[in-house]
Amino acid sequence: MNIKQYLDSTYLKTAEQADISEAENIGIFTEFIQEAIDENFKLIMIRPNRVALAKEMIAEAKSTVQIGTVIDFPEGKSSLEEKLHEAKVAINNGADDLDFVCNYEAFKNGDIDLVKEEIRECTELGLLNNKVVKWIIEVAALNEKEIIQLSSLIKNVVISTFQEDCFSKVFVKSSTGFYKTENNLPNGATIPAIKMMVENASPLPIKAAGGVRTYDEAVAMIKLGVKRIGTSGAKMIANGQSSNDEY
Ligand SMILES: O=C[C@H](O)COP(=O)(O)O
Repeated sequence: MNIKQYLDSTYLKTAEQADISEAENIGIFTEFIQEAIDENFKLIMIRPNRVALAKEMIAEAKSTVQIGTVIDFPEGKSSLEEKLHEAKVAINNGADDLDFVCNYEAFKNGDIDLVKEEIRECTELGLLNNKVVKWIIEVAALNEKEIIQLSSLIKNVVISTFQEDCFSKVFVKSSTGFYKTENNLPNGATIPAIKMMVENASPLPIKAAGGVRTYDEAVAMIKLGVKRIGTSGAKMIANGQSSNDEY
């Protein structure tokens, strides 16, 4: 099995976050796209405002690299209408996967109907357009009970709304990679969080994202049952694989 099949190679930093100019950030971004083409990654995960440029570069190189983008990133607090609008623009620009940030603050505040509605409506938009949909729950913002409850909620909305053949196209994803924790606690995918997600979201597939940096960490996630790994260290992880690794 090729570990590249699991990797969503990710570049989501804005110029401001990287503390560089917009021109410098575009330079890094184009190198990132070229790397994905050269490495033949399955998919890149990028900001919505970069989808058109990535699409152009990938088409020019006659590459099969797919494009995923993030919606309502990184806080997930926008209205349903705003989420749907951003997703429609991304679809029109050629995105293949839509990684929505779930309104986890609303969930924590008990506004369950709002969360259920956004999951139903946004997932429907994605599936109708033949896209893969992922729901980022931001595990670092949740306690254990909340990780279990939100994973189950997403599963229940999906299985009660859509046909069984769609389940494999709707992921539950751990993290944005941008959540600020107190005391430098991990802000991304951890083994305990991923375990809880796998146990409670199945049959929906899980994407581990945030802080996955090494081949061994990636394999540990795969052994827990994740189907995708979102990482800004995809090349490093892919290069950590020896040719006869099996798992
Ligand atoms: O959505 C994916 C994450 O932003 C990737 O996080 P990372 O930069 O810590 O690998």
